[in-house]
Amino acid sequence: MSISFDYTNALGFMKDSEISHLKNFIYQAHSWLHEKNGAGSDFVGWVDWPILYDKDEFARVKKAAARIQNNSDALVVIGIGGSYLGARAAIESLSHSFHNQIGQKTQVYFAGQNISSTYLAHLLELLKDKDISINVISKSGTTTEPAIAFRILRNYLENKYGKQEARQRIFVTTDESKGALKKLADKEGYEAFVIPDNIGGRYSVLTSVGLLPIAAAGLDIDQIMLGAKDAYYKYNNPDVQTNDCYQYAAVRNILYSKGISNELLVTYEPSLRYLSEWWKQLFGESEGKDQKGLFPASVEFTTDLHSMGQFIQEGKRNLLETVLQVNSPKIELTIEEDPENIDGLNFLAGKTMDEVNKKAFEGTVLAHIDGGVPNLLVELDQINEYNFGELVYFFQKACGISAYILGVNPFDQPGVEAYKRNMFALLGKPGFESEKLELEKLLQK
Ligand SMILES: O=P(O)(O)OC[C@H]1O[C@](O)(CO)[C@@H](O)[C@@H]1O
Repeated sequence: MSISFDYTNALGFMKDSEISHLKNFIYQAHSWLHEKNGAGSDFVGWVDWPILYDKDEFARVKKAAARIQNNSDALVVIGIGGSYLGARAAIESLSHSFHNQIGQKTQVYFAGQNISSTYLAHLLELLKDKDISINVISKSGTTTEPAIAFRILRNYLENKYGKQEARQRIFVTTDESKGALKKLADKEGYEAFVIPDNIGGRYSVLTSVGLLPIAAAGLDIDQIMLGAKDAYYKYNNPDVQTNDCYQYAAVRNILYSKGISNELLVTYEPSLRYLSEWWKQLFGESEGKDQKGLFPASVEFTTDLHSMGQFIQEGKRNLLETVLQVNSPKIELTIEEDPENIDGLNFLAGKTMDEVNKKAFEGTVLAHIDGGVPNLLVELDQINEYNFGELVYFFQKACGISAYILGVNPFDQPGVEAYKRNMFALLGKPGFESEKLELEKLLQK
């Protein structure tokens, strides 16, 4: 077993038979994804990607990663949303917990995921004495946050190494033929990698978007693609009764239809924090539209049991939890006997910390079900590259099916434009003059 799904702990809140009612619709949703004829069908390239991915580009990614590892102490990955969360999820969950301080040949830092001058200035300070490379990632090539960071970091690199050497240290991942970034890459001769037209940002971690930073961090991208390929076959069966991935999509929709409005992704390993961030964008951008959708949030236990635990146990009853549980930790630690036993913990002596973590999980699930929170379980035997590939594919496909069940287009994100229009208008971008006046009036009220 690598990944499995279990909804037994939701059965107090729904009937098993409700899943069979969705059977025919899920056949339809499956066919929309595979035949590429449902809503948003121009963006389902990720479905066959683990089989059809461009092997030449994949080889180029590995070569570029090796070059980065050989000449750089650090790689700065510039991107936002789907252009960085997948890589960060992989690197954080698969590497040493303190990978930038220990055990990784090339450190990896992220920029362009915010507009904080303090963050970027601190990053530049950290990079001062290091040899660095940059991977700037933007499908559109025009997203403001990464574009600002790239302007500053590119300038920094050119000052440090001169234009010629900087060219060897800048890697661009963008559209194959269009956009500002592609134009710049062509003009300057930067090595460029492709985000396929038919794969949207949040579904792109298995393309060069994720693979170059992941490989530069020293992780095994062959294993990731193998896990994804096996997942392609494992979750290729249209029958919801035997397809775990489709069951997850079905169950979360059934619970949503009963008034649950928030899904918490629960982890017990801090290394999975960015996997949760990636998952939130995947489901949030795919489903949150037409005034519908489960709000995807995440909690890290047991840490957050001491902050959010009270609310989850007894607050407003509109929550569901999906626990992403890893059965074997990367490293075991045994709790020792203390002759003085002042803390009274000798009853734990001889047990591993993971045994305690697992009992915390079991106890929490029971308490939360008692408190009215249905619990779903996605279980991994361990967190490694192969399972990461499978997990990404599991969630991507579940998300596509789930959004179709919900009745929304899983592959667009029209709502993201609203803040951008206002920001551009307020900043005085040419073409936004009338909006600027209107918004300034509103701000003065
Ligand atoms: O890769 P790009 O075009 O810079 O976009 C980055 C992110 O911005 C969005 O377009 C909107 O938030 C996301 O869908 C995407 O992942």
